[in-house]
Amino acid sequence: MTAAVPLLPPADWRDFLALTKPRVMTLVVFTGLCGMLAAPAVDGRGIDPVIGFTAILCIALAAGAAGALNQWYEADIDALMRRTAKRPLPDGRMDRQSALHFGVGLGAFSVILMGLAVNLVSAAILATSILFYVLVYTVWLKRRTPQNIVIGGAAGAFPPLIGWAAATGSVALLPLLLFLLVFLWTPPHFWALALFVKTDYANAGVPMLPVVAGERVTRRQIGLYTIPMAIVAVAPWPLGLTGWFYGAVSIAMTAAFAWMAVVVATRRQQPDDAMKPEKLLFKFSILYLFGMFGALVVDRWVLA
Ligand code: HEM
Ligand SMILES: CC(C)=CCC/C(C)=C/CC/C(C)=C/COP(=O)(O)OP(=O)(O)O
Repeated sequence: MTAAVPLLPPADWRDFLALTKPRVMTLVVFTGLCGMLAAPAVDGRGIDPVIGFTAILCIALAAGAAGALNQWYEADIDALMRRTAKRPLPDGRMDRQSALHFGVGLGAFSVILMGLAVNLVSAAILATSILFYVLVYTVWLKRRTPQNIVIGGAAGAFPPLIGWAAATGSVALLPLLLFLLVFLWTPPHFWALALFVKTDYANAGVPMLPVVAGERVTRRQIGLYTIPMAIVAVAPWPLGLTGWFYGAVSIAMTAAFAWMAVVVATRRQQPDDAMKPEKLLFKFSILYLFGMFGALVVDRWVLA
C-alpha cells in the first residue's frame, strides 16, 4: 500500500519568488555589481553593458536557486521556527519536488548562461558559490557545528569575485579583499541576529553559537571577528587599490560598526532595552555592506 500524498493547490509565482530569498539577494547582487564596476578596463575596454547585465542576472538567478535548494532541504527545520514557518514549503503552499526542480533548473541555467555569454572563470566561481551554500553550508555544516556560518558563509562572499571575473576574466587582489571582507563580516552579521532569535534555533535543534556556547561566548566572538574585518575593510586604501573617498567612507563606517560590535561584545542583554544593541548591529551590518561597496564604485567612477 502506498502512503497517501496530500494534494496541494498549485503554488503561484509569489511562492516561487519567496523561495529565492529576494531580500537577501538584493545585497548579494549589489556586491556582485560593485565588484564588476570596480574592475579595471581590459585592453582599454570596459565590460559590454549587455554582457554586464547578463552577468548580474546570472548572479541573481544563482542566488535564487541556492535559496530555493536551501529551502527544499530545510523544510523540516523551517517548520519549527517562527521566523521561517510561513515559507512556501513548511506552510504547505508548495510541494518539495517543485522546489527541487525549480532550484536545480534555475541554478543550472544561471551557470550555463554565465559560461556561454560571459566567461568560464565567472561561471566556475558562480557554480562554486551555489554548491558551497547548498552542500557545504546547508547539507553538511548547518546541523552539525556552530562554526557552520563561519565556513559556509564563504558562499555569500563570492559575488564580488564573480562580478570582477565577469568583467576581466580573472581575479586580483582587490576582489580577493572584498571576498575576505564579506567572509569576515558574516559572523558578526549573523551572530548578532542569532542572539535575538536564539529560541527559534534551539526549538529546531540547530546548533547555532548562542544555543551551543551561550550568549557570552557569542558576544565575544562577534567582537573578535570584527577586528580582522575592520583591517580588511580599510586595507584597500593604504594598499593603493582605491582612492581617498573609499578610504574615508570605510574608516567612518567601519568605526561605527566596530563601536556597535564593542557594545554588543561587552554588554549583557537588558530585558527592557527598547532597541537591543545586537538588533542595531544586525541592521547596521546590512547598511554597512551597501555603504562600503557603494563607496568603492563612487570612488572608481565619480571621483577617479
Ligand atoms: C552563512 C551566512 C549567512 C547567514 C547564516 C545569514 C543569515 C541571515 C538571516 C537568518 C537573516 C534574517 C532573514 C529573515 O528575517 O528571514 C538575514 C538577513 C539578511 N542577510 Fe544574511 N546571512 C548570511 C550571509 C549573508 C550575506 C553574505 C549577505 C549579503 C551579502 C546577507 C544579506 C542579508 C540581508 C540583506 C538581510 C536582510 C533581509 C531582510 O531585510 O529581510 N546575509 N541573514
Ligand atoms: C551567488 C550565490 C549563489 C550566492 C548564494 C549565497 C547566498 C544566497 C548567501 C546568503 C547566505 C544566507 C541567506 C544565509 C541564510 O542562512 P540560512 O539559510 O541558515 O537562513 P534561514 O534560516 O533564513 O534559512
